[in-house]
Amino acid sequence: MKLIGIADTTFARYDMGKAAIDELERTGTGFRIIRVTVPGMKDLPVACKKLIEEQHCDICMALGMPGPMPKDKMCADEASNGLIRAQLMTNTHIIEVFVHEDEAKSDSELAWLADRRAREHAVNVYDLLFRPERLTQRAGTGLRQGFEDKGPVYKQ
Ligand SMILES: Cc1nc2c(=O)[nH]c(=O)nc-2n(C[C@H](O)[C@H](O)[C@H](O)CO)c1C
Repeated sequence: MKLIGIADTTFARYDMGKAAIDELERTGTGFRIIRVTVPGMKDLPVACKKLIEEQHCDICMALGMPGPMPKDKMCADEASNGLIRAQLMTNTHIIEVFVHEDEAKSDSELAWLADRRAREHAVNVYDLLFRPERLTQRAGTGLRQGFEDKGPVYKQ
């Protein structure tokens, strides 16, 4: 039985943790989920590190929503750096699922984007744990999570 950690925030304007859990449960079995919710994205690195070191999670998702202001963007960079450090310190994947509020043109598009990105990364997490060959089959195909895939390019 594998353990998947889900860390999300109250700052986010959409319940991405719920979407990720729903998608994981639709995708397969053989895992248990441990969810923690923190105030904001800068609290995600230690939340994930604790999920890995204290709760023995095999992989984590860190779901957050940076706001549109310059100080939010700076926080997003700091949170992202923290998540990378936590991965290196624990030798464990933490899949960062950030949806910047200003990626969307309206609240309804933001909800759609947050739901879809959380779900698509949930499948990535499942694949990393249980069927990594599925990722390799898709290498270099320009996949994106949320908005449309970019697709591959070919040399002449
Ligand atoms: C400025 C700011 N912006 C965001 C944001 O855009 N998204 C987010 O999730 N959290 C933000 N926070 C809160 C911090 O991440 C953190 O929760 C607090 O500094 C408490 O540690 C802060 C302080």
